Amino acid sequence: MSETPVEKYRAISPAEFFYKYREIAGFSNPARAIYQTVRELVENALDATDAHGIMPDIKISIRKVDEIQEFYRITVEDNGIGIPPDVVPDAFGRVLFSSKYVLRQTRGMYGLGVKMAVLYGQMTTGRPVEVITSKPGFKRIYYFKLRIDVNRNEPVIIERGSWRKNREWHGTIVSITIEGDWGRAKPKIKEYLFKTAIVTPYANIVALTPDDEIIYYPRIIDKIPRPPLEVKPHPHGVDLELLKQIISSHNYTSVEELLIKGFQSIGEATAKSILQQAGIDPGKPVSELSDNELLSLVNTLKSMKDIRAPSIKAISPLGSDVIIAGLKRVFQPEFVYAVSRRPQAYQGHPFIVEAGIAYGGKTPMSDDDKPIILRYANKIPLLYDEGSDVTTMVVKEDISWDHYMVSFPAPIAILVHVCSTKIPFKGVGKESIADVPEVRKEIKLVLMDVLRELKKYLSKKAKEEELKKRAEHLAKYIPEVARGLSVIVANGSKDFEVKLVQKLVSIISRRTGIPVPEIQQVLESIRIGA
Ligand SMILES: Nc1ncnc2c1ncn2[C@@H]1O[C@H](COP(=O)(O)OP(=O)(O)OP(=O)(O)O)[C@@H](O)[C@H]1O
Repeated sequence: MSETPVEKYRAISPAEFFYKYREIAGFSNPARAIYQTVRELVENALDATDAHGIMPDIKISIRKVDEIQEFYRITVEDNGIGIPPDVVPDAFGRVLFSSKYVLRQTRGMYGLGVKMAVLYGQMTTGRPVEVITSKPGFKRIYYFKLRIDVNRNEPVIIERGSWRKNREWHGTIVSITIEGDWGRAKPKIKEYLFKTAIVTPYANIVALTPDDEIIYYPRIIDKIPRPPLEVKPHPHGVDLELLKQIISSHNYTSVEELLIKGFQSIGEATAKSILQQAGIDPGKPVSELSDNELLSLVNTLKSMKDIRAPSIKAISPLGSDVIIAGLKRVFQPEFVYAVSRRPQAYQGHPFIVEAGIAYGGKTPMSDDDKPIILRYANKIPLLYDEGSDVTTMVVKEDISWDHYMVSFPAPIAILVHVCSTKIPFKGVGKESIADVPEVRKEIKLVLMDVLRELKKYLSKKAKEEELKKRAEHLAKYIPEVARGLSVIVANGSKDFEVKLVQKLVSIISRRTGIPVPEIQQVLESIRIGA
């Protein structure tokens, strides 16, 4: 008789799950892992600074720390808000622990990133994560060395300590040692820093690489985007589970109070009308709501028509000044333009799409079928999976580039930034945005906005070039005509000839609209060429 397999049942912890399936979080090989580690640490550093109104000073160091093996120690220091010492172990040692599970735009979302790097370090080099941190106003600096107990999903503290501050430093320094492939990761890490610097021109970012190269993006503007504020859920984003969570985490007495205090955009009158529609008595204690009543409440909330759009306090767009400063810094383009669209909503989440365009100057040539696309979500550059990203779809399928006088290849780069309290990422590695109809439509509209301006510029430029050509054509005849006429009517007088040239220049300028200096320039070049 053949042997039949025996099913073995057991539960695993989130840490074990992500340790086993680390590829879904971007940790698929040593090259991706070193890129992903830098990214997770830099994004936490930026969240701890700009999202709190602090101008970021970010120092990154990637050093090879083993003669034989490809072990790299990655350290990122920020001048951010720091982490309370009692929170540090969970923040770095418990998978799915975060301060970002609230309705507020941040780069971090999942409570996973840094723990993936810690786990990867643990499994490849066996070295623990080291954290040094202090909050503004704290008198002490705290130090931790810890690892993750994978089975229990718990931090294990190996060493801890603290010392008195002798200067007002605040922020966090995190060091993680992992096995990496610097050679293969280098271009991606450089691209990541370059693209991060474009949207954070208000940050100082400096990186020391294993090749002893210093990559430095100094702060070029002093304007920082308005920090996002936490908001309550919007009625359109509610479901049964969320409603139960709101109820269990607060002490609302009546269902009317639950609606007014638990949600944004609901006042007394709206609450009454919702409850009337749902057939629930406004004074009913929350604890007495039946399952059917909860469901009816959810359905009424979700389908409400005349309700204010989700609050945009929670989102923090870059703004056109920041985008323009960033694009100018890297491309020094001959034309640059940026626009932020008005807020929209999907699934009860507010979102804003903004775009910038750079043309000419040092903008590199694009591919044969599309411009250079710089994709961003909540200020994070997206580097992988370009083909499946909604922005790429819009660029390829929804925009008639000919209409905007653009044919590829061209020295043109577009930047698209989607910001929201919830980005519809396609995976936890945060590399591409899903094709959500509301988002796709806004991306198309914002691109049309910036392309209209590019078209104006290009047609003005084409007109100027056309005029220049006409000027060249007409100006060619001026010296000859002036000389001939001078011979016929003024005995070849040089003085007459010079005056005639001036007269002809001004007539041509009046008739064609070409400025006098331009015609004179052409004459000059003819003279030099003669
Ligand atoms: N440099 C830092 N300064 C302040 N707090 C930090 C820093 N690094 C990490 N944290 C805290 O640790 C938490 C966990 O970080 P982690 O990278 O695991 O997840 P996340 O940033 O919340 O989400 P994601 O997985 O999407 O990156 C953060 O939510 C934050 O509260």
